[in-house]
Amino acid sequence: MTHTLTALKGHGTENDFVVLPDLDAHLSLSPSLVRALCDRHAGLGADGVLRVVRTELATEPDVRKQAGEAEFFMDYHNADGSIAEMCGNGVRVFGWYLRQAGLIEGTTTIATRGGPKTLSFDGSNVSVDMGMASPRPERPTVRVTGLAEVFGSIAIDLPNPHVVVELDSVQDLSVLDLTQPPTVEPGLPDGQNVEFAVRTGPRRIRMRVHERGVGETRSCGTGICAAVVAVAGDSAGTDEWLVDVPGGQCRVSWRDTGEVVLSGPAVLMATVEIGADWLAEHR
Ligand SMILES: N[C@@H](CCC[C@H](N)C(=O)O)C(=O)O
Repeated sequence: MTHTLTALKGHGTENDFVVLPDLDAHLSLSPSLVRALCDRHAGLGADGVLRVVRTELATEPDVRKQAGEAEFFMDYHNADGSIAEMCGNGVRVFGWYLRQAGLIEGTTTIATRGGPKTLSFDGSNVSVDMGMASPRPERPTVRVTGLAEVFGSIAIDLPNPHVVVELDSVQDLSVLDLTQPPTVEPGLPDGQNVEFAVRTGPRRIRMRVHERGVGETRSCGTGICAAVVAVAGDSAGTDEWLVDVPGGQCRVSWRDTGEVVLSGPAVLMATVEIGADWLAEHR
């Protein structure tokens, strides 16, 4: 017999997620169930799914070995059913869920496929230490519908793959058509996230993003960090940068040791009970 499933809906600067508490790892989360949940017409609608599971019960050995420092694993899935190493907004919403559910108190470390990430809370503003950004040596060219130019880019892993293009004007940023993925050459076999950023102040940028496995989203936490690292370049100190995205604003700063810290709001707006028949149909 199939049971109902409790899910929550949340977002971080409108990068939205279905949160599935599955602490004891009973749920088999197939790519087709992820796609059905994320469907904006026939499902709950989201950019991705965050399954909440005890780290010691994770099937991936690289995740399970984080159990000593992180009680919970963020099992992140893109809307197309693929998985990714990390999700900067997702981990902030995930932490906010753990806090609201009374599963944690104060600063906490979460296991991810990209390694353990430590979160701290200031009300519903959640900060995450994203670790070191790793620039890749290649400088791919990027073409995007709406702009005639072929752009150079900077490739950065956080640790999921990003390619950042710095544009000259907010006007250019507004005319981009991201309903199709930008063309990246050379691209990675499994694709990459592509950010377009414009400097709008001394330590401020505006950004749009096309996410691997999703499409254009209204924010991307790892992408925000990659864009700041690319635009700041050698001028990166420890001062805070502001990043405006279609879904709101996040802040990026650095620890003295070089790790990037992402901060911004996290919101949970609903808890829903997913029906047994619908689940049986989409498993
Ligand atoms: N929205 C996320 C990034 C999610 C993963 C990405 N689509 C990928 O496949 O790498 C964020 O907030 O970082």
